[in-house]
Amino acid sequence: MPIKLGPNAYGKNAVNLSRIIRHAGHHEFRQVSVSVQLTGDFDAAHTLGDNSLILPTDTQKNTVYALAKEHFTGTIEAFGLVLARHFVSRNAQVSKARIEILEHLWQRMSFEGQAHPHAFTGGGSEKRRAVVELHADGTTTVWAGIKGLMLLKTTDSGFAGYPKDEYTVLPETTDRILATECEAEWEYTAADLNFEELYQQVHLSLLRTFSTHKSLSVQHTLYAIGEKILEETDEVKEISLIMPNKHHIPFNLEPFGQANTNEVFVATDAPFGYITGTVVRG
Ligand SMILES: O=c1[nH]c(=O)c2[nH]c(=O)[nH]c2[nH]1
Repeated sequence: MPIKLGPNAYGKNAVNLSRIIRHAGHHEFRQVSVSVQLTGDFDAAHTLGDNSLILPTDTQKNTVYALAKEHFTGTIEAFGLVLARHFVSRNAQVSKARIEILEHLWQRMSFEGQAHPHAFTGGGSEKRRAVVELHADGTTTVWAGIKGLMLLKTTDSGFAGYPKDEYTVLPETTDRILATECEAEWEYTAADLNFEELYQQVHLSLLRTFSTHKSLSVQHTLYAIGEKILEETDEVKEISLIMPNKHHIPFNLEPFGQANTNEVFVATDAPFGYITGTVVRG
């Protein structure tokens, strides 16, 4: 049976780039990690060692820095589109460019209500993500997302009514801590949208639903979050959410003669529930 090359792609991952945008009285600071992945006519490189159609990943990396000077002044979605268009338009052998950008979020310091012009805090777990895919025929898809968003609420969460067998010890509860490290990714309906405004709208909607929802399970809240975002934002085609259940288990204080009235918990890292879902239209 003949053997041939199957699906393949290549590119430079984790191109770490930071950029100051200098204004007269203040600076903006942005930090991203960019990954480039090209798909195309690379058969000869694999089967013959012919690199004549292989744009080096080192060149791809340099391109990210070079184009950042002029083009990384707005959203990561817009920068991703510029990079994807660059690689597809300059390289006839490339049938698809996929650009993924993860942004580390720095917040401007503020003292006595005064925003500091050039000092920031950051290093938190929350990141903003954008993915752009551009095909040689011009078909473009843009996804946006959030990673590492730590969410917790101390009530309005329960888990009951589940099947029980001989291995079930979990007590039903109508009042527990709900905590997660949320990851979300949504697809936009077009590539020429106001990505900043839409991101802020989706982010706010996610937090609002998480906080106000009377949760009967993580699954119930996951769906409510996705449903609300699709209801409110026509430009979102579908949304996928990952919501691991970061358990806070009531600690038994009875040996110490105390009743634990849902106040003292042990926060466990592992194992953890892993709940995922996509909410779609139609
Ligand atoms: O919200 C929850 N969903 C589950 O599927 C589950 N399973 C479990 O043990 N606790 C929980 N909580």
